[in-house]
Amino acid sequence: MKIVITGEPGVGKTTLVKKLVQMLGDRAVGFWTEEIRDKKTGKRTGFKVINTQGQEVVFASKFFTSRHLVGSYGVNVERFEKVALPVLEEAIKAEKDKVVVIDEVGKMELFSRPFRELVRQILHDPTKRVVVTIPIRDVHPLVKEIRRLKGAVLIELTLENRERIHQDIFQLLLTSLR
Ligand SMILES: Nc1ncnc2c1ncn2[C@@H]1O[C@H](COP(=O)(O)OP(=O)(O)OP(=O)(O)O)[C@@H](O)[C@H]1O
Repeated sequence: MKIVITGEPGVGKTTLVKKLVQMLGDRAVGFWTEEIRDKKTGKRTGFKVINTQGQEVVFASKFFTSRHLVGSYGVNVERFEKVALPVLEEAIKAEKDKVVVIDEVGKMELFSRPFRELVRQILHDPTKRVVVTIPIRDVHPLVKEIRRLKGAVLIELTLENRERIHQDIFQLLLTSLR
């Protein structure tokens, strides 16, 4: 079972993934990315990556200098890899009852070649249960490939369905776990 979630920026993809991780408990293996906002101004200053092993790190920031830029954010690919790759490697070796969570396959994350390779490997493994989020637009050939993945359930998250869709996704995952 592969569940691909897409949706406009800020519609709630990460919030949905976090709900699913909570519902899955120790059956979830993977990572998600969250915004960081300045406490005083409320303005977004960067992004952090958090994994199911409890590790987290800021990997993109307005204050980082990097040759990898997305808008005004400098991306530190090594920092991203340090938190995201170990859980994807764990996911490859994991038991069948695990659900691999990948939030997200976006521009910042796609700078990492080993990330792209692990994502491809996991998505093409028929024994893996996966929840993966992708941007609404095909910003990279791998995003296009995931959107068209055969046999996957593609869900567009919207303001209308975001309050209840986690229940349906959880049921789909549970059914496929039996
Ligand atoms: N179901 C919901 N009800 C109310 N607010 C929500 C809901 N889902 C998300 N939000 C709010 O919307 C904002 C953006 O949510 P989130 O970061 O999950 O979006 P996203 O789609 O992952 O964004 P990005 O495009 O940056 O990845 C957050 O402030 C979050 O609290």
